[in-house]
Amino acid sequence: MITCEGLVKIYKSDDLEVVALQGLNLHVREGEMMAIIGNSGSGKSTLLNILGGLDRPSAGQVSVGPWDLLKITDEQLVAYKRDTVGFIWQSNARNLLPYLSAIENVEMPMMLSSKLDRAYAKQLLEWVGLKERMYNKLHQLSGGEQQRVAIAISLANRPKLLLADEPTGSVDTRTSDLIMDIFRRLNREIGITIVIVTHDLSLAGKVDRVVAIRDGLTSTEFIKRNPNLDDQHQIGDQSKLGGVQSVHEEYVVVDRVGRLQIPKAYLSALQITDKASMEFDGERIIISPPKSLEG
Ligand SMILES: Nc1ncnc2c1ncn2[C@@H]1O[C@H](COP(=O)(O)OP(=O)(O)OP(=O)(O)O)[C@@H](O)[C@H]1O
Repeated sequence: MITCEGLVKIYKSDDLEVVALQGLNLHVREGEMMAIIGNSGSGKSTLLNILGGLDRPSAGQVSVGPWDLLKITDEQLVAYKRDTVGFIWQSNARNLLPYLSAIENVEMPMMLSSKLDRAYAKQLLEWVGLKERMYNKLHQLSGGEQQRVAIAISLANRPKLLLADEPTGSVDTRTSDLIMDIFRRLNREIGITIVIVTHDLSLAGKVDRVVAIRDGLTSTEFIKRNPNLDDQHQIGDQSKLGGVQSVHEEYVVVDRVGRLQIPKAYLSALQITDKASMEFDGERIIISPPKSLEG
């Protein structure tokens, strides 16, 4: 469904250039529900905005289904955003019209694309657990309920891909669990591909695969050991990273030409700076501080 190969995004302003994505590789299968994690400034939102057609890539390859997002025309981009992709932000104010009811909010994007389907709008609000509140005005709903309306809106045009940028960032843990359960159910029932960007590692147990981005590159992948095993019970109260590692197997990402990122902590523990020795013992590749050339 999603293919990024060597994806580069450079932001230019006056005399400053920021390379937000430095040749990122990512593949997401159709029907997958996965998360992208990374520290602030690592490039997560940049990637999501490119995938959502809100921002243009600078170089490399990036495609979603049949769409090549590097070559897509402005006109095609409008159709892509309307028909293929649904977007959810941390702050739902971006998606919602406060003076309309929940159901009117869901019907609005349908009307804008001349595909009003009231029965489907109702079904969407039922799916997100708001059957009883669909005729309430937005300002009568709590923040968590509004976020669930935002999920229903994002699905109004039956997108194949749902992109969520910190969707649980401004709600409490209970609501966050509820939202992740809704995503899981939608993923299983309607087969929609879901990509969630977060810096909250505790969400990771709820998805099949987690890809970590560091400095604009995919660095590590965590793949669930047993996809049928449900999720937060395992994570419990453990430290957050411990939680991810107990449910997921960790892999370092190796790109097509064999490059990989070594975690900074490993490098500094061994005081490796600009060079390292690498040996292959037949089974393992061993990276160690450079051997002294003297003596
Ligand atoms: N419009 C822009 N103009 C210039 N630089 C930008 C722009 N948007 C992002 N950047 C820079 O690109 C880099 C990646 O930013 P991005 O927002 O993608 O990171 P992030 O991982 O989503 O961070 P956060 O978790 O804080 O949202 C940062 O150095 C950021 O300052």
